[in-house]
Formats: sequence, C-alpha cells, structure tokens
Amino acid sequence: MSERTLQAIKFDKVSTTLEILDQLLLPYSTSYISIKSIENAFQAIKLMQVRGAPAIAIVGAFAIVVDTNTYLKTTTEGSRKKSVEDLVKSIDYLITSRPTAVNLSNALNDIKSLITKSHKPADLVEEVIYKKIFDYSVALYEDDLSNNFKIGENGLNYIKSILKEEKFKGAFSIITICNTGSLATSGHGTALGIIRSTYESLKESKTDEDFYLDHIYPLETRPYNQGAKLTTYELDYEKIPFTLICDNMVSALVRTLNQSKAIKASSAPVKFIIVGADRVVKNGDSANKIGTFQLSVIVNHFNSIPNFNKIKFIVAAPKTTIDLNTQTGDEIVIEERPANELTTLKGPVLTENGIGEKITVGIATPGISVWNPAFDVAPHNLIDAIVTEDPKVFLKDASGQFHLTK
Ligand SMILES: CSC[C@@H](O)[C@@H](O)C(=O)COP(=O)(O)O
Repeated sequence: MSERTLQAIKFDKVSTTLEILDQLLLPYSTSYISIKSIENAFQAIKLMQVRGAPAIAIVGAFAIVVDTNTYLKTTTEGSRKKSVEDLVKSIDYLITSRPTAVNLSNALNDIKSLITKSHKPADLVEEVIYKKIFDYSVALYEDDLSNNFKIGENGLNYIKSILKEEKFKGAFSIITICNTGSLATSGHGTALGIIRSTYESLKESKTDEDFYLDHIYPLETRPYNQGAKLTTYELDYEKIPFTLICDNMVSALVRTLNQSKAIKASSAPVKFIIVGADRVVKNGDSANKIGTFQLSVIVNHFNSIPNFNKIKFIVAAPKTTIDLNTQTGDEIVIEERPANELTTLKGPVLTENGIGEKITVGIATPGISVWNPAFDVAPHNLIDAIVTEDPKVFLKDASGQFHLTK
C-alpha cells in the first residue's frame, strides 16, 4: 500500500494545480488524480472519487479556478472568446453533478454572483474575474478547515454538558454513519471531527468519577460503504478504538450495550449518535446519507423506554450546509444513484501476496428493479442538537422548534 494520508484535496496556490485523493481506491491504495478542468471535476464528483458535502464544494470551486487559469494562460487578450455567460453556464453544469448537498450549489452560486455583480454576460473572462474566484475558493477551503475544529470543540462541550447533566459516569460509545471526516472535508471533519475532538479530550478516565469515550461504531453505510472503507480508514489512522457494524445491527447493538451487556469489543453504552449533513433546512430537517433517518427513529424508540440509558441524536455541519431558503425536508431533492451501485460491489482481489486487480462482483439477481436513493431526511423532531462552528449549539425551544441562523 502506498503511504497513507487523510488529505482529500491538494490545491497548490503557486502552480494553480488541483489533485484529489481517489476515494474509490481507498483503503487499499492511496492515489491522487489531477483535476484540470470543470469537466474533470464534474466527472470526479459524480463518480464519487471525491464525496462529502464540504469536499465537493471545495473541489468544485478550485476546479473553476484551475479551468479559468488554464484558459487565461493559453489565450492572449486578442484571442479570448470565453464570455462571462459561457463561464456561468459551465458553473451551472457543475452544480448538477450532485444535487442534494447544498454546499456545492451555495459555493458555486456565490462565485456566479461575484462575477455577475461586476461583469455583464457578454464581457470576456479576464484576470480580474480569475482573482475573485481564486480568493473566494482559498477562503472557502481555509474557513472550512477552521470551522471543522470549532465544530469538534462545540460538539465536545455539548457532549460533556449532557453527560454532566445526567450525572453519567464511566465509559460510553458513539455510533456514526457514512464518512464525515478529513476525507469529506478540508480536514478534521464534522461528525467525525466531534468524535476526534471528544476522543482526544476524553480518551481516558482521569478519576473514577469521570466519563470517557471508549468505543466508536461506524456503520458500513450500504450501498457505497463509505463507513466501512473510509471512516474505518480514518479511525484506524488516528488509532481511535472502533468496531465496524452493518447498518442493520444498530438496534441490536444499542439494546445489548445499553442493557449493560457486553459485546467482545466493549461494554460501554451508546450515548450519542452523531451524523453529518448534506442540507439542513429552515425547520432543522436534515438530509444526510441514506440510513440516517432510521438511526433517528431507533434513538426515538429506545429513548421512549423508561429507565433506558438515554441517547442523543446530534447533527454536525458547518453553516455552509444550512439552507434557510428551503422550509422543510419534504422539499429537498434526493439524488438517486445507479442500480449497479446496489447490485454489484467493486474492489481489489485480496491475495496472499497483497492487493490484486480491481474487479466487480455481482451480489443480486441481474437486471432486477432497484431503488437507490443516496440520502434521506432525519426530521427535526427526532434531532436533539445541531452543532455548527457557532459556540451556541442549536437546540429546540419548548414547542420543539429549531431557530437556525446563518
Ligand atoms: C462532512 S460530510 C457530510 C455528508 O456529506 C456525509 O455525511 C454524506 O452523507 C456524504 O455522502 P456521499 O454520498 O458520500 O457524498
């Protein structure tokens, strides 16, 4: 295996080059691919070589930078033909690569308005436009990174406050779905960022009276297995103790652990389910990887049992994922993925000598009808807290309503 890394996006400000870690090859091989144009980015995002709401927005923005730079470098002032209208059209095309995550459309619409505010549609693309796109994209990347560390800290403080309020003592566990870590963002991550920050701060009990984070349960996250392939890769890299489970093992795991029975890995009860988001709308309904909704239902079921060890359902996302223009989750467009992502599995042959060629294996009857939504929506009434970079964690008021702000 080539050297392991958690850096999903590499943008070189001096040479104006963009490379992304090919997430379809992880965890078996670490290889970067070069993104040289808007079309390259469209394909990489659609194929999920880069995925995760913040990461696709950043790659989309940097791809416009690279594309525009190449155009300006390969044309002279006299030979330029690309108009602002042409550029806006290609940005609109890039937005369609993945519809559910709002970060991509937010960032690319921001870039469009930056350009159209100062230039008319027929104006030619020139250096001053490039500079605006460059500055915006670099700030998007840097802000995402610093916001993720704040999300981590704010999530940790929320977790501590809940455990103190409950007078909880001893070891606890966390369940998470999909991949929301460094690979899905500019670094550190959102839900996985909270897990990182919490483990860093609460990895061991300082006194018998303390609580500490003992174990993480990442879900496999069918059908694309972002949890099995990517979250386990990140947790293993960081040496955070974890045990992989399938998506359909959550209820059994929670019932076992929270009734003080042990499994081989740990006996620490599950106190938090922490998920990322692709779009958090005005009332707090949150779209995230398919399977997230059922997690919120499971939490609700267990929390309704008297004397059961209570669980909090937390959504972690930067404010760039909040969409105040959409009122409820019913209005969110859910991306549907191709049938073969459910009926086949792709991966390398694992041989005694290491990793062999990549193959596709069938796991369902060929040609059958398949429904393959990439996301679902956890309703706000089943969400306890929405953690952003803002130190004030969003909680519901007495009537069960969130009041989200940008
Ligand atoms: C910080 S990433 C938040 C979400 O984008 C993440 O949880 C998720 O659902 C990613 O889905 P994916 O289909 O892998 O792009």
